[in-house]
Amino acid sequence: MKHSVCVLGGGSFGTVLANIMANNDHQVSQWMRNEQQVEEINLTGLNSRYLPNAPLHQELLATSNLEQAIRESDTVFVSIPSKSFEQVVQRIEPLLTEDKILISTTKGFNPNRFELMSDILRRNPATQKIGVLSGPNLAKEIAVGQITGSVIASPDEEVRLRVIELLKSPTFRIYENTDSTGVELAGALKNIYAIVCGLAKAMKVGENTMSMIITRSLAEMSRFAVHFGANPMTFLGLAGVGDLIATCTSPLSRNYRVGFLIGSGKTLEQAIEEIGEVAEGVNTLRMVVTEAEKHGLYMPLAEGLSKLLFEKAKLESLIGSMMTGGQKWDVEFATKEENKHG
Ligand SMILES: NC(=O)C1=CN([C@@H]2O[C@H](COP(=O)(O)OP(=O)(O)OC[C@H]3O[C@@H](n4cnc5c(N)ncnc54)[C@H](OP(=O)(O)O)[C@@H]3O)[C@@H](O)[C@H]2O)C=CC1
Ligand SMILES: O=C(CO)COP(=O)(O)O
Repeated sequence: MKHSVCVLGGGSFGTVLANIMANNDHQVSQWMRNEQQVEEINLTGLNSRYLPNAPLHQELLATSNLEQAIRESDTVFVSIPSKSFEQVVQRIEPLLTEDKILISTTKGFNPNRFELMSDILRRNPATQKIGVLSGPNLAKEIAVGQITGSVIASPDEEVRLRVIELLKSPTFRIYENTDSTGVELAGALKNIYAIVCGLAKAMKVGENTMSMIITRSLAEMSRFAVHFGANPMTFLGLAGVGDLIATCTSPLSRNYRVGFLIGSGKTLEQAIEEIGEVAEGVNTLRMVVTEAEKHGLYMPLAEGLSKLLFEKAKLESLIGSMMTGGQKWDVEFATKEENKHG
């Protein structure tokens, strides 16, 4: 069945998703606020700022008319950075109807209060058909046809099946999960650890060290997520360990690059400016460390990174917090109660 879909956001991820769905013969409009970019995509089939090496399907329609794009669609993907997500969703709320499906692809927290993007979507009074898409999905790799897997998470089967129908392709495979909280938290939290790994890479650490950091990152983010209702097993899937590996090891990850630039002597502000695209991990770090303190959750890597980025602590204190911390069990977040506080 041919669907009409709207993707909100003109960045790299929104563009690759819109392009896959147009290639799958669905009617796709991509909303963006920049008129010049709309014109460029419609005239040349290129989004030169965000995805310069990917020719786009000729039926993909870029638009700055938000109202028309929403009214004409049965499925809406929101690919807007977390900082502006709530504001854009408030604009579309009056246009939503109970049959529309809403999907967040954004990996971050609302900077105004501790909540996820799906919480923002759920506040609309019209539709509760909501899902989150997450996984090791570096947009620039997807754009050139690298084999990629992703996860659609929603308790609602109709939502999961719709997203699979829209996005599946010979190079893009979508898996299902009902643990929406776990999948969404995994996607947001891994950005913190991608920054840590970028820093570590700049310090030229060995592979033992890198594996230890990535694995302890997985333990730390799972511990946090389990506290907020996630299934720890979700973290063994693509949205958890999968995305952690991709973003903690790839220079295509903006969060990893933030860490690498800081480790190479740049300030946080210089690193963000040089990248010129969203690096969600910085806001996520602020929100998560505050929440971890409030709930007494042990997160030495996140706390150490927060001190380094926001309080100008030395790098050694980040390493020190991992090496001398109180946690002594390997996978305590997923094992028996008696192992938790040994
Ligand atoms: N890129 C990737 O590999 C992946 C990204 N994601 C997630 O997807 C989300 C979007 O990322 P990505 O596409 O990469 O981001 P980019 O930085 O590439 O682009 C952000 C887009 O959002 C637009 N935007 C920002 N604020 C507003 C606003 N107030 N109103 C309208 N448009 C706005 C920008 O418009 P303008 O150009 O006019 O500023 C730009 O088109 C992020 O949360 C990211 O974590 C998830 C998986 C992979
Ligand atoms: O989430 C991503 C890949 O899965 C993209 O990571 P960055 O936002 O760090 O580029």
